[in-house]
Amino acid sequence: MNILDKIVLRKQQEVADAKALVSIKDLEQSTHFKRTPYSFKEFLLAEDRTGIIAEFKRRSPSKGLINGTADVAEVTKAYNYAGASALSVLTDVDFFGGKPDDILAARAANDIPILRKDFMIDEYQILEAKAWGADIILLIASILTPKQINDFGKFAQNLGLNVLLEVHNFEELDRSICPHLDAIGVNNRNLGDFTVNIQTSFDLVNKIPNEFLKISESAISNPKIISDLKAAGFNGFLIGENFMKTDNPGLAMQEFVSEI
Ligand SMILES: O=P(O)(O)OC[C@@H](O)[C@@H](O)c1c[nH]c2ccccc12
Repeated sequence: MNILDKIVLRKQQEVADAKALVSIKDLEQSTHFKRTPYSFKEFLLAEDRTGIIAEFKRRSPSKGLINGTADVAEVTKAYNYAGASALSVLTDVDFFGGKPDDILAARAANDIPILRKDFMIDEYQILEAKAWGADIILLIASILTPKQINDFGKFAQNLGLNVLLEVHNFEELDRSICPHLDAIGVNNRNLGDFTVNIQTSFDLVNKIPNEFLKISESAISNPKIISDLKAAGFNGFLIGENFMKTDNPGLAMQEFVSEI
């Protein structure tokens, strides 16, 4: 079984446990559930923002522990200050060391869009995202059927959430495109075996219809590559480890941005 299969298997249990603990009614009654989510597009294209979606990630299956001490409110505020267009916050518990409270803390500290970064396999998780104050959900093409992508995308958009579809190759892109998406992200990391290749972004960008925002995800560590990605047609750049592996992720982002 590859790592992605393991994550999805564990996720099914995590979701079942969460459902037993918190009812859909409870989620719908949370204060954040009533707020209107921010527009991902507006912040990605804003002149005074960098297009960077800055990620808070404590650990990952590929790298192990990345940062064991960073405070989510502090780091996300610093990302925001450094010009992030959006924040990405991992909520997967077992493989990425995240927790629901991380979204709540990031939400309380910031007024820019937040992506709930997780492996979405059930509508219940979309309701959680809304209840916790997230603005964007991620749908990973490699673990979902085209019908699930369409249905989850529609469900999320009906709640006012923005939808980011993640693909890793043309086949995934081709089968998964549907009207209920706002942005399409090309993951430069293969989630099955963790190999990274930024060329994946350049190879796929022109296959993404222009009606969608285009995001390049993962393994971005050189500020100089941002202008190439922009020139190729990308609107957004999802960066995690390059910032989180330092003692001061916010400062690392500031320095990165100054070199773009
Ligand atoms: O830390 P990096 O290499 O900058 O990558 C960030 C982000 O793209 C990566 O964390 C990611 C992309 N897609 C995912 C899906 C699930 C979990 C994590 C991810």
